[in-house]
Amino acid sequence: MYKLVLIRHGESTWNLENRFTGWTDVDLTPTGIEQAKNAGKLLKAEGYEFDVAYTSVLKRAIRTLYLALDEMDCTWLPVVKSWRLNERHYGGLQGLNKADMAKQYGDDQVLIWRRSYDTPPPELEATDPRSERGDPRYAKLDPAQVPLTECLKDTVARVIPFWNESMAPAIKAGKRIVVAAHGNSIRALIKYLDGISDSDIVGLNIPNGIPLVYELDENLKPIRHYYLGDAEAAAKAAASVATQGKA
Ligand SMILES: O=C(O)[C@@H](CO)OP(=O)(O)O
Repeated sequence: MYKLVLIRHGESTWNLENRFTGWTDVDLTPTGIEQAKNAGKLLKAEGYEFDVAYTSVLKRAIRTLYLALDEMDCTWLPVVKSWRLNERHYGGLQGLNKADMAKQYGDDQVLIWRRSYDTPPPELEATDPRSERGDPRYAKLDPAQVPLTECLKDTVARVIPFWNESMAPAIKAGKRIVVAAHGNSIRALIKYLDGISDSDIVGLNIPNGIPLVYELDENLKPIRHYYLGDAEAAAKAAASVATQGKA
């Protein structure tokens, strides 16, 4: 049996301000820093040890990983950073307030933008100053690979090749891995691992900074999964993520 630990980053400044974030590189809030440290404390208390860590190229996830590993006294761990673990790109919504958008377009429309499997938010213009196309961290990518918007299906299409090519082989080789990523890149991976339908994935929300453990069989099929620590608090935190897009 293998164990895979997934951690959504701690609260970010734009989580606090309730703004669509996507690929915008915002930092953690003081609460987010505490959540990240607590994730490390929980992992340490439960005796978790890792061989490799994975994260995105966005600082809220990178910093969450570092803070958690620091609590475990293992900041020396090899870290693989990939844009493929970035948050889902939120297109023209990046920077806008979720509740304001719900007031303007209605809760149903915002739910479609946030959680539908295959309807992306409006595209960002490539020339929009918010576009990441000129960002040096993506310089090695074909510009067309730097999204102007994404639905979850698009995120699945870039996360799963990375799972298959890097994470899954590492796990099968006996490496114990921890992943610090984002609400929707984690949803993409879970959808694939658990075989969640396009309609059921709408109801899945991931809370900030709570380690989510997946136990996997020898074929990497999930046996069971659970949040570390207070399960009720984790469920409450997930439910509150769901309400962020309401007017
Ligand atoms: O804004 C975002 O990038 C994500 C995660 O914070 O939000 P949502 O939960 O609305 O998909």
